[in-house]
Amino acid sequence: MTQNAVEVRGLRKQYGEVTAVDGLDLTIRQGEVFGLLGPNGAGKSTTVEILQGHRERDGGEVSVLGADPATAGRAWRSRVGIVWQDESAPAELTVRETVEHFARYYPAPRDPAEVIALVGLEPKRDQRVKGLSGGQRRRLDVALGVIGDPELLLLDEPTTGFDPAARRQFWDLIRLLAAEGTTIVLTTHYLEEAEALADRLAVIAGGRVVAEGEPAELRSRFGTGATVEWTGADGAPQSVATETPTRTVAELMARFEGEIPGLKIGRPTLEDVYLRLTGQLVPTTAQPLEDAR
Ligand SMILES: Nc1ncnc2c1ncn2[C@@H]1O[C@H](COP(=O)(O)OP(=O)(O)OP(=O)(O)O)[C@@H](O)[C@H]1O
Repeated sequence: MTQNAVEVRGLRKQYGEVTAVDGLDLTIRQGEVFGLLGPNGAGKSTTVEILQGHRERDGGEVSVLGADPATAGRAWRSRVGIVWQDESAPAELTVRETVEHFARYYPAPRDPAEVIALVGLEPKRDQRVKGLSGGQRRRLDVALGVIGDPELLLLDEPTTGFDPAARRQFWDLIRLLAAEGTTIVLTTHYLEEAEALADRLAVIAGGRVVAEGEPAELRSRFGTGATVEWTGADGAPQSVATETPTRTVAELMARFEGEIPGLKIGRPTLEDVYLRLTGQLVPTTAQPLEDAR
């Protein structure tokens, strides 16, 4: 039986009066890319810091690669890769020197040259860290996160501040690591990032998981229904939100005695689902069909 990479039950963390994590449950399987998605202050970073063993919890049970991060030792640490938010690499060293330096901390590191190539920094190998762009810095951070050949890689908002091209390149890098079998947990504000990368994701709001599953599954579980739009007899646009769009269209066909002008059927996006789950949904303007003539 394969063990789950991460098991969290009833996790709680309080900062003074603020409840940052409030009974959070998570199961992350080995080899999957798992996204933690949620608005500002939802408790994502606190959760990841607890998984890393860098923050103490106030309650609940946490198992990461079979050990409790609060008490796990050095051998466990070398199995977990962390991509730090702050700049940890010494600015005066070159890319190659930095990666080689960090490799010495691990019992069985990957080959530094191979890791530099993996993150796409081969052309910058002999450049000093201080001369790298923001996106290149982040790639170096990932190189340092994977140099120890971790089984699990934890990334907190890895692409914040990236331009769209850099973000896409970064996604390719994450996919490459995932294809090698690394379990990856990343937090993100970007829905398209979660949808592009994550095998499964948890939506976190108010320190709890409000939904968990595959992106498509969440969309169909929580985003049922559709919006039917058409042009009314007076030329004004009309729309209704409905759980039964086929029936709505049939009714409209009968009413228009054939072709429905300007017919459009919209299904909810993952963004709609996310906004609803995190309580940020803007009320829909759609009205019941009876009123929308
Ligand atoms: N060191 C701290 N001291 C006091 N309060 C904190 C601390 N760290 C986080 N908090 C609070 O705990 C709550 C959860 O914060 P956390 O950083 O875990 O959320 P997040 O989901 O990562 O948010 P963001 O997306 O903005 O990074 C917030 O209300 C935050 O203000």
